[in-house]
Amino acid sequence: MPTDQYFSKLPAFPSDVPIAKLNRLSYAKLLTGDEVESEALFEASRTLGFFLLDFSTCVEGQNFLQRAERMFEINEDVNNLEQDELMKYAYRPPHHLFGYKHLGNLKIEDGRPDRVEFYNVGQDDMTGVSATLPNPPLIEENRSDIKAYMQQAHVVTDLICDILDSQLRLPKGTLSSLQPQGRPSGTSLRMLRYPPQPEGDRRTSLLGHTDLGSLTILFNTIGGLQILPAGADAKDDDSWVYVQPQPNCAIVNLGDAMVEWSAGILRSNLHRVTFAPGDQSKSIRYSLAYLVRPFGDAPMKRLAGGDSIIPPLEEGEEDTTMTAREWESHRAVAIKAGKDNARSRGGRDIKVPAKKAAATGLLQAVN
Ligand SMILES: O=C(O)CCC(=O)C(=O)O
Ligand SMILES: [Fe+2]
Repeated sequence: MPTDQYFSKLPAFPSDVPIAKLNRLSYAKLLTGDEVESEALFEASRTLGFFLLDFSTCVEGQNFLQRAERMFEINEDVNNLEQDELMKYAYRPPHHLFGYKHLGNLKIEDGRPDRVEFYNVGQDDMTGVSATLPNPPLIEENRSDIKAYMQQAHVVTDLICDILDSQLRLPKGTLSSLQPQGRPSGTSLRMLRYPPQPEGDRRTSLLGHTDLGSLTILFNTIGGLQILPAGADAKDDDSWVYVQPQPNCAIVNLGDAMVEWSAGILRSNLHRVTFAPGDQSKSIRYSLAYLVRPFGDAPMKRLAGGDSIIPPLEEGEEDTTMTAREWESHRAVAIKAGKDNARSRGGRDIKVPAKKAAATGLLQAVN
């Protein structure tokens, strides 16, 4: 429940931990095509790959917050089902990524088991694009609410895609056509639960990673999410900075597909989850992630050409020939084996030929 009311029931986020400075963008302004806000979205997507999106100042946004609130209730209920019941729906990576992931199923950076459990609800399952998957009755009973949430979250990601199209000078609809809700994909709504960690035995809960897909709409109420600033050393624990959850705001981040499609202009930033800071460490941490993946057969290569500012292949550069489905399986195998060499990617300087720069108002970046 990401509203003010919900936050007021939780212990406050402490004021003495390092926090990331995320740009806070207004959904209402983006909806009306505000140019300054759209440019700020592009800037955040290039430099950090993370931003906050405030839903509080328009009816559509408030409606989305209410739906997210309902998803938090379902999250609590589903993750509090008996372990035996949940294990009937266990996910089986790398090929089957929907269903329940039990605590400790994946490794953290030092090879020890993770401290997160989650239930991954498949979008295709909820919208009828695929055959229905086995789910606990609780999920089945809430099918229409979950579907409505996914549909509205998708409207949000489509808007972000349209803005990025325009900023990258791609034909309108390019990015959203690579992830339409009507085509089979690995898109899911992930309901995560992190039990409090015992004092004196605390560690990373969810391994540092980049998201495999294109966009993630994440709601946090309790701290624990951390990102690695550009150029910092992932192995140095002090490098990581907290993302402070904000009432009425989602945390939006870009995934690997955006980096591949934009030839490295957009950024997919390393992030992880650790124990909640300060007084929050005693609370169970629930989190809700709508993880958009491209349609399974979508190519993961650059969208250069036409008027776009995406640079063409240079000598010595190579695009991947993998489809989105292959990319997801490949990374899921590596993650399961603790061999995923995750690092932030993208955020390269924009070089715009003089003619295009004049037409687009973009300045040529000087290296
Ligand atoms: O729980 C969180 O805050 C982050 C989860 C996350 O990064 C993911 O599921 O990819
Ligand atoms: Fe993530």
